[in-house]
Parts: sequence; C-alpha cells; structure tokens
Amino acid sequence: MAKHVTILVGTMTGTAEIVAEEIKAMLDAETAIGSEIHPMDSLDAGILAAGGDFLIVTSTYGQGDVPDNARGFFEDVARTRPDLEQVRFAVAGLGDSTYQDTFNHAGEKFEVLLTGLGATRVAGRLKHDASGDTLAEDAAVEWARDAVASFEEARAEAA
Ligand SMILES: Cc1cc2nc3c(=O)[nH]c(=O)nc-3n(C[C@H](O)[C@H](O)[C@H](O)COP(=O)(O)O)c2cc1C
Repeated sequence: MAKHVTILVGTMTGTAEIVAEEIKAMLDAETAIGSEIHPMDSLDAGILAAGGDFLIVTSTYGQGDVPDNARGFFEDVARTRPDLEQVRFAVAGLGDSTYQDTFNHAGEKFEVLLTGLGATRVAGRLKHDASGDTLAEDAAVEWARDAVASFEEARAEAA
C-alpha cells in the first residue's frame, strides 16, 4: 500500500500551519511517506470519507472551540456522519494552559467526533502548551515521528 499522510490544518493565527509545514518537511527528509497539507477552510466530510491516514493539527479558540477555519468542516462531518472505518488518525492540538477550563479542547473534539464515526486513533494526542517552554513545531515534529510509526504498525496489522 502506498504510504501517504494527509495533514489537515485548523488555525486562527497560523501556528498550526507552520507546524504542518514542519511535519511535512520532516516526513520528506526522513521517511518515504508522501504527504499533503490541507487547510480546513474549504473541506467537507468527503476528504475523510475516502479513507486513509490523517494528521489533524488544530488550535483551540473561544470557549474551547475549533478555530473559525475548521468550523464548517467539523460541522459537515458531524452532520453527515460518514462511515470512517477506513480512517486512521492522530491529533496534534495547540493550546494554552492559561485557558484552564478549555485547554486543548478542540483537539479532543476532533478525536471524539472521528472515533465516534469508526475511525481508529493510532497515537495519543499532542497537547502543546503555548505557555510552556517548547515551540509548537519542535514538539509536534517529535510527536509526529512516533505517530507516523503508529500508522505503519496499524497498516501492517490490517494487511
Ligand atoms: C482569543 C484566544 C482564545 C484562545 N482560547 C483558547 C482555549 O480556549 N483553549 C486553549 O487551549 N487555547 C486557547 N488559545 C490559545 C491558542 O490555541 C494557541 O495560542 C495556539 O498555539 C494558536 O494556534 P494558531 O495560531 O494555529 O491558531 C486561545 C488564544 C487566543 C488568542
């Protein structure tokens, strides 16, 4: 099976986009895994319904909400409820622990939505803290190395 990862980006001020680009650069440099980045702005549920391996990179805003550019996509998946049995995914969440009650909630919302539709979560969620001492892109690249290895294992088990 071809090795390919689709990276979906939910962002308000661009950090998640930088994170996605750094993950892609790492995959290009260190692995044979092809990847493409899609900002969530114009996506609908069809991209997930087709199946495959996905990294979801999303920040959290408002009262623990998904970013504005992710809202239409999130709502379309929730409304149309596609069968995601053929989807494997992992979520890199960006947040800030000063928002104690809603820290990284958008990433959790994506996990709950996708697993509820039958998708397989292959790795634990990254919960980056903008008030911590690591850059989001550094933490996410390290996390992504393990996450893509988990895709490999899940593929091998399914074969
Ligand atoms: C107005 C505003 C609201 C935010 N609300 C939350 C929140 O509820 N929970 C959280 O964990 N982080 C929250 N954050 C922090 C962002 O998610 C964090 O800074 C993230 O790295 C931004 O990524 P982005 O540039 O990709 O949007 C908020 C930030 C701003 C500016």
